[in-house]
Amino acid sequence: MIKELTVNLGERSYPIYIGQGLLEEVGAYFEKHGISKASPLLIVTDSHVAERYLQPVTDRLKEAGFQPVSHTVQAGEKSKALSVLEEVVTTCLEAGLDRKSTVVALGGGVIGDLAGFVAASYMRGVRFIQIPTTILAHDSSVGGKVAVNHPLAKNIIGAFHQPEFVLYDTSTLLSLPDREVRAGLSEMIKHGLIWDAEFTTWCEDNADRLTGLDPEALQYGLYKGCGVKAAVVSQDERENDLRAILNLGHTIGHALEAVAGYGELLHGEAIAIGMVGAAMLSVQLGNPEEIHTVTERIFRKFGLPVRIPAHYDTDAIMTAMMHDKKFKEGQMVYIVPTEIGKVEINKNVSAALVRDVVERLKQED
Ligand SMILES: NC(=O)c1ccc[n+]([C@@H]2O[C@H](COP(=O)([O-])OP(=O)(O)OC[C@H]3O[C@@H](n4cnc5c(N)ncnc54)[C@H](O)[C@@H]3O)[C@@H](O)[C@H]2O)c1
Ligand SMILES: O=C(O)C(=O)C[C@@H](O)[C@H](O)[C@H](O)COP(=O)(O)O
Ligand SMILES: [Zn+2]
Repeated sequence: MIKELTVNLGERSYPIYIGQGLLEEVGAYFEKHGISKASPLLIVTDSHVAERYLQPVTDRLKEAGFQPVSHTVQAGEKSKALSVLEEVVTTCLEAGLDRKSTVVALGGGVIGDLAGFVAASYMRGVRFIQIPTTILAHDSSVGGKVAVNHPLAKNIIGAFHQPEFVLYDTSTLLSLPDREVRAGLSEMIKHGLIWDAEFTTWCEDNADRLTGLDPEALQYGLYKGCGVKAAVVSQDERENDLRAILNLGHTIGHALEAVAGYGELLHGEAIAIGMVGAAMLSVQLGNPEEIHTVTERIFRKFGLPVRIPAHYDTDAIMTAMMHDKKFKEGQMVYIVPTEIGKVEINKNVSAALVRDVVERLKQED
């Protein structure tokens, strides 16, 4: 069964289609959304995804009369870089993409963010389609944040550029390595922790089904997670306020990714540690101890890391954190859980308190 959600953004509203086997019908979805057959379209993908899914997607699109060309980057976070963006743009030019062309992201969040930024910047913006193939990408394919990394800061060169639609074929998830499955589920749990206590409990109770890729559990979890993301983005597309809650765990998490060297800790792993840190911070601010114990228990149940490797340098983490895009006009901003399923945007957290949490995350077990 196909589930459908809408991201409500006025004239830029778009659907998210979730179901098994949707890639078989990829040509029909492109036709339905009026994608040009007269201009070439570019599929951006990575080396792992290309092995399994590039040829079938290309074949289906050609059969339907489209003109697909492709660019395959090396799998992994290091491909979210300006140098790689330039290479993809070279392919756009060599293949003759014009302003009626579409850029298609076929892959996980790295590909979605990279291809999306190509779409946002090539000829000052062309159409974009998200075809997510990881669990984590239920988050990254929705909402229009696209970016590449700088060695000093995550996602610091980017734009907001919404896709035409999101085509989520859940059968692709069956080939994901176990570590990627667990890292992807970290963002699903985040969607529960920020918005929906009942969904958080459901995730915890269904940890084995989710990590075991049970199709029914997966489709439900992805639908709920995408639903939270769509609801938040629909209310605050450009993160003027509410959207910042989607950043739970990311202030510490992004700093860890940059300090470790992109790719050592997966994004979902880094933010799992960050969410445990946010829960510790919450308790320090006077909220119930249960917020920390429950949060940590859930991430442990999913086999995700909950501590910062001891050799990571605290000063370097604190410096990297200062590049967080939520920090403005000299004011630090942290997303702090106030109960399970609710968070606040807190502008009164001192650097000393955060440093203390980072130290505790490095020591306690
Ligand atoms: N834009 C956003 O709103 C947003 C939200 C969350 C995360 N992100 C970004 O997403 C990135 C992480 O995304 P990710 O975890 O999907 O990483 P990823 O894109 O690197 O994919 C993870 C790994 O799985 C492989 N893979 C992908 N699909 C596969 C499949 N179906 N079968 C087998 N292997 C497959 C990839 O080749 C890669 O090795 C980070 O850069 C993060 O910053 C962005
Ligand atoms: O969509 C958002 O907004 C998010 O914060 C979702 C995050 O999971 C995601 O990692 C996002 O890329 C982080 O955004 P950033 O603005 O902190 O780079
Ligand atoms: Zn994230």
